[in-house]
Amino acid sequence: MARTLYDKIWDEHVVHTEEDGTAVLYIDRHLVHEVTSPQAFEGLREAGRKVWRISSIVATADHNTPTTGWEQGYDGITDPISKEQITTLDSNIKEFGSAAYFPFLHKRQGIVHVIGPETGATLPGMTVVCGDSHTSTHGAFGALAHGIGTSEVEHVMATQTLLAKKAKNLLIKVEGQLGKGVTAKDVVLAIIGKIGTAGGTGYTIEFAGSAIRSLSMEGRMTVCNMAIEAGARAGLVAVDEKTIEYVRGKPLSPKGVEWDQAVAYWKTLHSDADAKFDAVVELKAEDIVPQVTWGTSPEMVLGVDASVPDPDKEKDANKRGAIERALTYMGLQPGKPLNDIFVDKVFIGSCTNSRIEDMREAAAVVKKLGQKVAKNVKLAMVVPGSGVVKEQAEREGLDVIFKAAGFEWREPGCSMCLAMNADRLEPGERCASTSNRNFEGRQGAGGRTHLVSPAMAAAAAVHGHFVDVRQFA
Ligand SMILES: CC(C)[C@H](C(=O)O)[C@@H](O)C(=O)O
Ligand code: SF4
Repeated sequence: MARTLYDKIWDEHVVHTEEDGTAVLYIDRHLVHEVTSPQAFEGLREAGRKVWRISSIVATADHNTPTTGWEQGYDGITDPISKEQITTLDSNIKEFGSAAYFPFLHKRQGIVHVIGPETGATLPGMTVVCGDSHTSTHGAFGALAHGIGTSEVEHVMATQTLLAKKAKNLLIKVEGQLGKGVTAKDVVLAIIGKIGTAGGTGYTIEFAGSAIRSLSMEGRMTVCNMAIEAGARAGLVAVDEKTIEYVRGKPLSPKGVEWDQAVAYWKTLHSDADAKFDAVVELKAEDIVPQVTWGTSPEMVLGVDASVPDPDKEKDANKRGAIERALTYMGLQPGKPLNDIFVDKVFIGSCTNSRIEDMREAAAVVKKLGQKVAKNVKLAMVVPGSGVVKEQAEREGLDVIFKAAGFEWREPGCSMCLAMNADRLEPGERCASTSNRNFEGRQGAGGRTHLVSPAMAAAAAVHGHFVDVRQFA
């Protein structure tokens, strides 16, 4: 029978299925960070258990790590809770073991979803889990990847398996050619704008179509990263030559004969031509323009050429209430052109948009505009996703472009994506952010987040307000 990509990876990993559909799924890769692992390790310790397959574990500290003051070492971590989480991960990994560990200050340290692919820890066809909802990112490699809860982290550590029920198959096809200045971030925001944050609930999404195929691996990761914001736990893109080229030569990628065998298998990782999906959504690439969120949910998004919506024009009372609440929180008036919204801070980073291509895209806009960060922008910061991204960007001179324009060039980590470290918005501050969540308080209590692409964020930093990047793309 014809199968989808999701069906294929699922079938390959099912150990056992109960009558009610609950399955025992074998897990190939377990990514670990400092926030969701302490209780899991504690549970193992209390039960006198070991990690089942140490070689499946790749760990890093990312959420709590500071993005400045690295020269002070661990003393530079001012928040005691952050410091405790980071040192606890150090000691847990020392005690339980791992295939690779990139602790605070390590030159390959970074956001878990950036370092996984970058080290070859994420490979096509794998099942990948992490106690983190944006694990969906790794689906860009044709890997079945999703977030799990802390008790599941312990379960996977102890047994190398996960109890799961199979989701339905949703195909999201984006056909055509993306316009200049329109990026992967705009594609995924437009998808969420169309299907809503519950649109993918109960499904695994496969992103397909010529516009998705045309994206780099970085772009595909940006799209899959936000599958979770569309309600799906996992997003997938079929394996092609780009996938294989990206994986080639990475530290943990297979070598020699094993590489050849792996590639032969990876080439089968696509949905069969006549595979049946439970639902299909189609978008035209030509219709997608640079996106800006105006509210407090990623689905509250419009093209940069639009205006803040008017709740009075919404007939559905629930939706009207949601728009009103969002506008009050965001301090926005209906009808205001998105281009006229001024920002106080700009954040370029997060597991959505902190890879080398994102750095290049933002730097290219800054260079093209040839001006400094606008006076009304108090802070514009660029936080590379990992030490490897940082080093590459510096080799290309991107840091010089940013710094010359008045951006701060920081050390890697999650940073102002969720403000677990010192990087945050003050109440009422408005931010152009390349991250994935614009919930109330996400970047600091009372902070106002507008999700955009790296190019749009860079342009907003220089102009002081949102502008349509297509005019200088
Ligand atoms: C801290 C972690 C559990 C959380 C997640 O699961 O996504 C975080 O990464 C986030 O983005 O909100
Ligand atoms: S960068 Fe943001 S979304 Fe990604 S893992 Fe860190 S906190 Fe979560």
